[in-house]
Amino acid sequence: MPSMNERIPVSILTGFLGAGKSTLLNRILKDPAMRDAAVIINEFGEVGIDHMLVESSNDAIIELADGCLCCTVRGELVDTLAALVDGMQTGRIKQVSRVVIETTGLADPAPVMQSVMGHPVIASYFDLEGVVTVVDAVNGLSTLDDFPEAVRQVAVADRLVLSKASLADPESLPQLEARLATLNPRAPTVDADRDDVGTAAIFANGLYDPATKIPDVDRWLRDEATEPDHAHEHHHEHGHDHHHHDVNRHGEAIRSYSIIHDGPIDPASLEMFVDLLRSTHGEKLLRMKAIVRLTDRPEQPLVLHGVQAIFHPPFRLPAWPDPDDRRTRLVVIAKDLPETYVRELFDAFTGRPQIDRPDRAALEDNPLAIPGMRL
Ligand SMILES: Nc1nc2c(ncn2[C@@H]2O[C@H](COP(=O)(O)OP(=O)(O)OP(=O)(O)O)[C@@H](O)[C@H]2O)c(=O)[nH]1
Repeated sequence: MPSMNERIPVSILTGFLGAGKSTLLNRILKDPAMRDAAVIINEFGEVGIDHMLVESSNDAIIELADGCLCCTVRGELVDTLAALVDGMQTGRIKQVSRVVIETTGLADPAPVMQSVMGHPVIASYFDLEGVVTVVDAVNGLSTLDDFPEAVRQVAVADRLVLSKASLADPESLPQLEARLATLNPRAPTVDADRDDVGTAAIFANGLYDPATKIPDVDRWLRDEATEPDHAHEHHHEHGHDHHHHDVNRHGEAIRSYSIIHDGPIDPASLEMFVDLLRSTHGEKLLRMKAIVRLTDRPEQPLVLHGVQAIFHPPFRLPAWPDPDDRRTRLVVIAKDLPETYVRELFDAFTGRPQIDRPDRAALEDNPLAIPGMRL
């Protein structure tokens, strides 16, 4: 039986939507030191895509259900960690050397941290060791201005990883670095391109110590400890055809929509759908992720990543991650963008028959024919 005398280190990998958390995690998982690690992934959006894109030779990848870790899924995180302990004690699960939790890009890290440090049972088996926050050099400054979650993610970090520096305007970098230094004076900032960033060592920061952070951090953590359920009235609107949800903590306006499509999609249609969505509502798009079955080479799915105004170069996977499920999945996280708009635009370009809705030909002539286009 494995010894449980030593607490298992838990690290949190956070950062705003699309900052590069999964990319970094994929690199870190290649480090042999991560072989016995368990990874917990949480995604905002009903259709998980991230777990399909995590390349790992170890099987201990646990995907938490839909919802944001800092809100609805918090109890589930505690249950997952408890089940891990139970599994190791009974020998069903082999001893894990470390747990890494990748949060959603919208997560407030404080409740996630508090689930590890503040839960009486969990805290006796696990130590919080290393909060790593990825900051996107392209969108970082504006994201910090617009989203309090992003500010918290930076402030709590033991280490900051600056991603996409090569894509950013070099003149904006010193400004971003100054902002990061104000929010978190003690955390070293490292460039994502550096080789040593992509190893397990990035998590080795010793026991988490709020005293090394700006005073707000200690207050946030204490708030979570005393009022675990504050502001958590969820108005989930699951059901019927509504594939979106609403997590109050992130404001009414941010929603995630998922689309699943069976048939192969013509590349030109996909391109037009994406172009039209960007050109009409680009400023409202926070994140788009898709794995797409195209008519051209349908066995090598296309992966698309949009992060605010940036669309990263799409690439093909050599095969479908799950050969039994080769359906297109698309997740859009947007602010103030009605679901009907995204869905109808997608349907129009993928040729699903519609009644009383503009078809593709009509849209190419007049994109304003879609309800919601003028919002
Ligand atoms: N050029 C460049 N692209 C990057 C870098 N890091 C991430 N990307 C790209 O940014 C996009 C989003 O990366 P992800 O790793 O999926 O981001 P994430 O933070 O896990 O995204 P969410 O889970 O949706 O919040 C992908 O297209 C990556 O290839 C980087 O350092 N440089």
